[in-house]
Amino acid sequence: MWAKSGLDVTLLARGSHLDAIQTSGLTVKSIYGDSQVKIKAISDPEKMGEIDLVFFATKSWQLEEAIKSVAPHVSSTAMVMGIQNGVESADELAARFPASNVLGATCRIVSYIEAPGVIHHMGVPPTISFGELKGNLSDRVLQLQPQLNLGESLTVEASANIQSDIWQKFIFFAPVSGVGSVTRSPVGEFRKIPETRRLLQAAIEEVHTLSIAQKIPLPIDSVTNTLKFIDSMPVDMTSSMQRDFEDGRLSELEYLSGAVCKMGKRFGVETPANSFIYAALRPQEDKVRARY
Ligand SMILES: NC(=O)C1=CN([C@@H]2O[C@H](COP(=O)(O)OP(=O)(O)OC[C@H]3O[C@@H](n4cnc5c(N)ncnc54)[C@H](OP(=O)(O)O)[C@@H]3O)[C@@H](O)[C@H]2O)C=CC1
Ligand SMILES: CC(C)(CO)C(=O)C(=O)O
Repeated sequence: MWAKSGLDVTLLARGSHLDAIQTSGLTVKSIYGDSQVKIKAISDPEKMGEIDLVFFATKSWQLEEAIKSVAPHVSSTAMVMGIQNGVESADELAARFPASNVLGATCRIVSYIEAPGVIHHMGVPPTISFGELKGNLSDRVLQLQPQLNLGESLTVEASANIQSDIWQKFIFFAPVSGVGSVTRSPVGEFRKIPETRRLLQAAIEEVHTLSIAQKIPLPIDSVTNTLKFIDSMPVDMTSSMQRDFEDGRLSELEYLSGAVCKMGKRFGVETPANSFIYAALRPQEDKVRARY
């Protein structure tokens, strides 16, 4: 989308996806119409050239390797951001890039790689919020936002509190992904069974307590609002993590329920609901991980 709008974009890709993009361009099948764009795609980060912004869009468990391969070829002034679900990618980036170059980001979309070189955008108006991790609306963020914002096809918002935005997604996404993956049921089913709803609510409350322990400014009524939001979701909604479990792929468990448990230990917050979810899902996750 950014390449189509005229920005100078280089895709770092690999395997059959790279081959297809190099041969036929990138095809996007979208709720807003289909399109195809010729875009510079390479596999070797050394050939990236001068970069102003590095945008990491790998799965969370691929981020470390991607950072390692890209970081040596990025100038000391380039901005970097990652849109991984979870709350840890900015810290991972800040461990390898100058911390002041790292911006926080979160995204909303339902999309997947349908075939090499073909992205299917199935639903949800695509939105990226990004901003300074310290919370101010800096000049660089205000300058970048209009360049990245494409309106309906990709709304990009500058956020004055990106940590809060990232956690507002996390407080809904980690519990919904966990409960959906354990129950193998879409949200419309598990939210209406009182026992399962109690597990969901407990998992949400734990994330809320963790946000307080880490001084992340979430609204006081976040638990109620999150449940209301979950109640408004389409009955057949499933999370990407749940679909990964159902299809036998490696999931982002460690970065969702797993991260809640890990932060719970670190900040002295009890997380029995998320720990149950994590423990129940680990056997399959470990089996799949052994294949990678
Ligand atoms: N898809 C969605 O609807 C949403 C996704 N997210 C989050 O966005 C992140 C990305 O998700 P998604 O787009 O679905 O993931 P995908 O697996 O569909 O895409 C990631 C791509 O990155 C490639 N990749 C990974 N590591 C490297 C590397 N070192 N060099 C080159 N290419 C690499 C992968 O290649 P390969 O296949 O070879 O590994 C793959 O093509 C996740 O954290 C997800 O939770 C958030 C909101 C919605
Ligand atoms: C919640 C949703 C569907 C939309 O952003 C998502 O992030 C995912 O399933 O990975």
